[in-house]
Amino acid sequence: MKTKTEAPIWALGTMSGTSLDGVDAAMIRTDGRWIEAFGETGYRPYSAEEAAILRAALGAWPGEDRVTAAKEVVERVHLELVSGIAGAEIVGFHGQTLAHDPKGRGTHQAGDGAALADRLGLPVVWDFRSADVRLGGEGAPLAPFFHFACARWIGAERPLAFLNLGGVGNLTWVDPAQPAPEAPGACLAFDTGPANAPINDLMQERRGEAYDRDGALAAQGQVVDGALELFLEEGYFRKMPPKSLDRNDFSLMLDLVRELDDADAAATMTAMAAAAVMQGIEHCPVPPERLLVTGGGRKNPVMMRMLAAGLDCEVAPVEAVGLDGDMLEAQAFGFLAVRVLRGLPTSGPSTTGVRALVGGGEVSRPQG
Ligand SMILES: Nc1ncnc2c1ncn2[C@@H]1O[C@H](COP(=O)(O)OP(=O)(O)OP(=O)(O)O)[C@@H](O)[C@H]1O
Ligand SMILES: CC(=O)N[C@H]1[C@@H]2OC[C@@H](O2)[C@@H](O)[C@@H]1O[C@H](C)C(=O)O
Repeated sequence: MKTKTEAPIWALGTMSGTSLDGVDAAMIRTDGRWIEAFGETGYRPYSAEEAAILRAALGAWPGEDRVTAAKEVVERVHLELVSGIAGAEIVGFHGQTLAHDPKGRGTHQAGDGAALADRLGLPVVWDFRSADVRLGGEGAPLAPFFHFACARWIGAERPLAFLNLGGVGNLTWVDPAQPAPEAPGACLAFDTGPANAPINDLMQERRGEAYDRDGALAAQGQVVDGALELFLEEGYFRKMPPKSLDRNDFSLMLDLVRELDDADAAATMTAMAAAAVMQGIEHCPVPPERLLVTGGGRKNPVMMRMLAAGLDCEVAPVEAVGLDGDMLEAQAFGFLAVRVLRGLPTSGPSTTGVRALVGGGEVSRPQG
């Protein structure tokens, strides 16, 4: 669907990530091609009860009871957060990924955008991943076309890479000299491997804590090379990109560190996340000049040091170039919402492996 005007509008993007910590929301002013401005942001953490309901629904598909409960949490929390931010002309609603099996059953993000549109009285773009998967794509990552716009926004001229260290890691290599993100050779993207999710699971299991704050536990341990080498034998790392992962695809990691003490296990898992990125960088068409890191993992100094030590390029959090690493994914879905509204593609063969350029996402307008 195309709007009459191509002028920039304010979009509010939202993201409920694989870490299940809460929902991010961020305003972005864009015409769907270029970023004009970033605006207000908001965050609503999930309560322990809400997170438990979501956790219990991981891996579930629509029709299962535990999905109904998760959907209710996702919709209620988004409504609360989005209602508190004024000025949006459209909402990009990612929802919560509960299951992702692009070559099998598909991909499933909990949350009904049509219901949200009715309650907000605003158009909502949602279900961003299904069309890509139906056309043979991975359905993820979807932030790459936004990363291209970010590269232009920061004035980059030579190839660079964005790395999101969320529950899962994903990397976008960008050549900002290309005219548009959908141009051949502009982007290459893929999930690098597990990032924080397995460390969080380890912390929960061993210490009853949500995550390894500032890498404090990893800093006390030694990386166990044997476990790291076994991890790197996973076939996923040899697969050519594009490629994507579900949150729990690497649950074997916990088995590899089962015998280790807490600190060595945390250090080894942190090294695994960093090593997965190093493997991923090898797939880039030319080495990136710098690696700009977004997502919660950029706050883990142990993980950042391991990356810097193992890579030939500069490694820096996205804040180094004036971007907001807590909000980049939410901004991405605001940007993508405007692309969907304007009939622009949101993914292509080099970002999700889909057969042709595809504009994923459904536009729901408020009824009545
Ligand atoms: N200070 C910190 N020290 C260490 N780790 C941190 C710190 N802050 C955040 N993290 C890690 O980052 C995670 C949150 O990252 P983020 O918000 O990017 O994930 P997400 O958006 O849920 O994931 P995804 O991008 O996979 O959907 C936390 O669960 C934790 O593991
Ligand atoms: C299926 C799904 O929700 N994938 C997420 C997840 O979290 C990080 C990584 O795995 C990435 O592939 C994706 O999110 C980002 C926002 C993306 O689509 O670009």
